[in-house]
Amino acid sequence: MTAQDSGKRSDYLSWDDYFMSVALLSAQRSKDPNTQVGACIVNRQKRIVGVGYNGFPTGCSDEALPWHREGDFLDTKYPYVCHAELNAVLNSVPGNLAGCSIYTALFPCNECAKVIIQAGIREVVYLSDKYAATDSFRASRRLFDQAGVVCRQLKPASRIVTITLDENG
Ligand SMILES: O=c1[nH]c(=O)n([C@H]2C[C@H](O)[C@@H](COP(=O)(O)O)O2)cc1CO
Ligand SMILES: [Zn+2]
Repeated sequence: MTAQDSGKRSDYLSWDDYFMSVALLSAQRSKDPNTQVGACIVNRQKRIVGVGYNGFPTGCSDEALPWHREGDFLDTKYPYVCHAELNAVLNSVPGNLAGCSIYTALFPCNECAKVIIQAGIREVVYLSDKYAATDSFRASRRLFDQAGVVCRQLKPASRIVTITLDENG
């Protein structure tokens, strides 16, 4: 029987697009007004073992800390926010992340690169590389290169994935 004869849907999501969509859906939880990042960790069996998004640490109110980008360092989000990749690792089901892939909306910064490498994650799949010119991201590339972590930018087969929360399906 050919794939066509089987009657199977043809417009289903590829694995890559599916995992990136999970990362982006998770990013929708972020309170950051400028950059919402989501990350999804997938093991060798293609099972999702962790997701996360950028946000303040557990117990720190989203209203009590600043979301600003500019001003005195302590009045910006930067010293307080946990990055999506870090949260995905920390939120992952207890076990071994060795050999996993991480799908992330934004190429990881150097601090997340360290966490990814130390967790044993071997592949980074990213969408945006908007900060590629900064030193932090140059450092990430250097770390990933030396540690042998493969990085690839996703070229999605589906640019738009629609989810409608409608009780009538
Ligand atoms: O690897 C990352 N993962 C991640 O979650 N983030 C978060 C931290 C901030 O909340 C936001 C970046 O903010 P901005 O683009 O305004 O500088 O994205 C940022 C990076 C890269 O800096
Ligand atoms: Zn980071």
